[in-house]
Amino acid sequence: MTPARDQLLALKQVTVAFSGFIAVDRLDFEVASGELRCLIGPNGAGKSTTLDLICGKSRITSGEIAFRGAPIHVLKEFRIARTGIGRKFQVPSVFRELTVRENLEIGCSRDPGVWRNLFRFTGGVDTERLERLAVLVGLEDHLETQAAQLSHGQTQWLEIALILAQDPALILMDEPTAGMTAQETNMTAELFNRLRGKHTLVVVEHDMGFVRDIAETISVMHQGKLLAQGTADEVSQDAKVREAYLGSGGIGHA
Ligand SMILES: Nc1ncnc2c1ncn2[C@@H]1O[C@H](COP(=O)(O)OP(=O)(O)OP(=O)(O)O)[C@@H](O)[C@H]1O
Repeated sequence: MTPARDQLLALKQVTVAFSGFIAVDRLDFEVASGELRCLIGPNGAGKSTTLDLICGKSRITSGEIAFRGAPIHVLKEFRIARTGIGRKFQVPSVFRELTVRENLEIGCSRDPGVWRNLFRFTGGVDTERLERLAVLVGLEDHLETQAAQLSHGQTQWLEIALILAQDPALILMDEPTAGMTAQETNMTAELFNRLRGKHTLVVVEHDMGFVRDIAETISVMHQGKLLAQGTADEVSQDAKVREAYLGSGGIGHA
């Protein structure tokens, strides 16, 4: 029997109302350390808002968000980031005029931990670590390429590398495969499978093929609530989930 993993993130009865509209409604959501959790649901289910609440971009109306057992919903956004939560938004925020290497140099030197302390007097970054990150995301042959010249998929991978450079305990990703070609999506699934166990990830995604390729547990949201949770087969056969997706082409077209 595999031992139970430590709980890293716990949302308890989390609610957020925007001018009276309840976008997230008494949500209970827990993620264990090392998990790769997918969060799916029809449009407007509250998925992105949930990520916003975890990273402090939006404030909860009621409930509690605990990270490593300590409440974080009371903290400012930059302090939540410092506790070890990284967020990848849908629109990449790489420095387009700089090369991949220069972007990674900045990403690695932003590291608030041991690396900055080791290198702050030399102003340098750990080249080996930088190159390992480039290999991990498949950009090792593009280190001298200007970020503006990268394909959409490569730009997303650079952004993921910049988040990994910070080595956050928890990484939140919002639709990482949006706009990617089928090949780029497959490569992103391979990347996520390489991250499995080394990082804890919560991935909001519409592409069910991708979700099937990477997910251990899938959480399904609908109308701000947690509707179902389980394996890809379990949730796609769940009557409540099927009903929630009616009118949006079914769960396969989530
Ligand atoms: N700042 C806000 N003010 C008012 N309403 C908001 C705000 N943010 C989100 N909403 C509403 O909350 C609901 C949930 O939005 P959210 O973006 O979290 O859904 P989602 O599940 O991520 O949807 P999608 O898959 O379409 O991105 C939507 O009806 C949205 O219009």
